[in-house]
Amino acid sequence: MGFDYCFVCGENNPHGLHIHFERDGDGVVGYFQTERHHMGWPNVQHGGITSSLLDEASAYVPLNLGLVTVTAQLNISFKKPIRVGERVRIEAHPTKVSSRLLLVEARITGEDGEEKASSNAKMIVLTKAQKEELGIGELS
Ligand SMILES: CCCCCCCC(=O)SCCNC(=O)CCNC(=O)[C@H](O)C(C)(C)COP(=O)(O)OP(=O)(O)OC[C@H]1O[C@@H](n2cnc3c(N)ncnc32)[C@H](O)[C@@H]1OP(=O)(O)O
Repeated sequence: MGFDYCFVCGENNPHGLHIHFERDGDGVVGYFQTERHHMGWPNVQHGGITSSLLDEASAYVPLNLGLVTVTAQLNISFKKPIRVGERVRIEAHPTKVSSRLLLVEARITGEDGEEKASSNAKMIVLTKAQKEELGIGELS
């Protein structure tokens, strides 16, 4: 599921992160290995990349429920540096689901289970008109 050119999950985006999220109960899980071109400070993954991972996982939770959302708010805690070469696990699950709004918690952990970052997101379900305006078609 997803869109071919999405920066995080798009299979056809040559500059993308190519992460595949799978359903895990009512949530999702995915994995990512940081490379040199994802760093900010030497050998540390850039916080913007970390934010993208959490944002995307948060969007996949509603997608799995057949809901197309955008992120209205994303509050992130960066807890430990993610080093270049590390493989991390990204997971997210809903804490509240209503017709217009989902609250989603996400976290990133290292291979030893250490928590690297976590977030709380407010995801807004798009109306038909909003989807049309953004050019978002039917989910595949
Ligand atoms: C293939 C997978 C792709 C995954 C992509 C990853 C997810 C993303 O990064 S999406 C891109 C980043 N996000 C955006 O670009 C969103 C930009 N913002 C918008 O388009 C609009 O502000 C939008 C749609 C969120 C809300 O607009 P609108 O539909 O007019 O909402 P509105 O009717 O004012 O508010 C609805 C509710 O949401 C709340 N809300 C709206 N915006 C926000 C906000 N920014 N922060 C907090 N709450 C908000 C309102 O308070 C309201 O709550 P309540 O019903 O309790 O009063």
